[in-house]
Amino acid sequence: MSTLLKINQIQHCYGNHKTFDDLSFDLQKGEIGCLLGPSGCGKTTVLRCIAGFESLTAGQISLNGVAVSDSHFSLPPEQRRIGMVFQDYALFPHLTVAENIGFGLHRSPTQERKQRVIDMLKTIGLIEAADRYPHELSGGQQQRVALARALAPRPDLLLLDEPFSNLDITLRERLSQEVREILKNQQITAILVTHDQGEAFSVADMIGVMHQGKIMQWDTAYNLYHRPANRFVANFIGQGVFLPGKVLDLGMIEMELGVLSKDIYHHCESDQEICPIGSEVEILIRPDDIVYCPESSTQALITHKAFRGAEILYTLKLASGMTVLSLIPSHHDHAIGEKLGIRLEADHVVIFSKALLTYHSNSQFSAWSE
Ligand SMILES: Nc1ncnc2c1ncn2[C@@H]1O[C@H](COP(=O)(O)OP(=O)(O)OP(=O)(O)O)[C@@H](O)[C@H]1O
Repeated sequence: MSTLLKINQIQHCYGNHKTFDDLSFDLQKGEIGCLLGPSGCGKTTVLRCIAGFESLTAGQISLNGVAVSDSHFSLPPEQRRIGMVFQDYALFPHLTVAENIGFGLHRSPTQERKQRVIDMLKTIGLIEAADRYPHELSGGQQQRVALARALAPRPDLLLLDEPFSNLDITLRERLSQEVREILKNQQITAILVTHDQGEAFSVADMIGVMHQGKIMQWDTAYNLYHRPANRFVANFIGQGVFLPGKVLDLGMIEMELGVLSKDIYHHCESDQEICPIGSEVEILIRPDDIVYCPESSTQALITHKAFRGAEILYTLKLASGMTVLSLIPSHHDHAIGEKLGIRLEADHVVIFSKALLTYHSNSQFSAWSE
């Protein structure tokens, strides 16, 4: 694979305010990247810098090995071979679906343009809607047309700015999978910007979790969830709690749910210090790390339950008063106020030294919030 996009230590300012600084990542040809983060962290501005709508105050952006932006120079957007899809579809209301898709192909010979429009209509499954106008389409159909219009001129890079956020949840999930399939089939390199991690997980190969203008971790969805590089990522991605533990011996940590041995825990990557024997740590426990076990000596009180179809997410109070979450098959349907036998069943967990703790101990978190 070769590098298509190189973002090297870029900085951007709105007036005196730094939107982001020292931000770097690479995207390989055919790869789908995602910038994921809470509102206002700078995702859209990064995308606008890549598209050429905003200038850099430091660093460099290269496409196919050629610099397109630095602090002195910015190649005009129309010369970058970049396609864009926006949240609000931005279709031309007075043009038909076919005319919208063919809009960026005005320099191609007529026959070639017609064929490309037909191919794109087939790709998005809307061949029968060629002569309809945008207002005659559903939101999902309009967004498919917007995607086809952006892809028709065969851009080197596609930028997708919150493309599914105007759609309802079911359609959002379906369309995000469809879009991934289309991009992968056509080997399109793309960057998605979103604050919805479900969307990021279902579309992207690599995800950069952003916070206050910094990328906190650029990694696969699996690693973000199972090997968060710091507490922000641990809090932002997925659900879970931090439980207190104590280092008993080298490679052995004691906590309320049992003793963890070295082969199932690792230090958070940014948490460099080695925890000495006797020191206190925080252990990240995900809902899937705690399983139902009626015969267990650990009995926890159900304080809340959320039905999720195949599973129920139980909120459980331990004897110490600490709270944990547990995702249990929904045929184990128990009432709030009952006690549930549970056991820790984790392949690995992440530990954080307590000295560096910045979040409340045992604070329950959900990354779906903004
Ligand atoms: N034109 C502008 N002038 C001044 N400040 C701006 C401008 N556009 C954005 N900002 C500020 O820059 C910061 C980053 O904005 P940006 O839109 O990139 O964030 P975002 O992560 O995409 O947010 P959202 O998810 O809400 O779209 C925010 O603090 C925002 O208020």
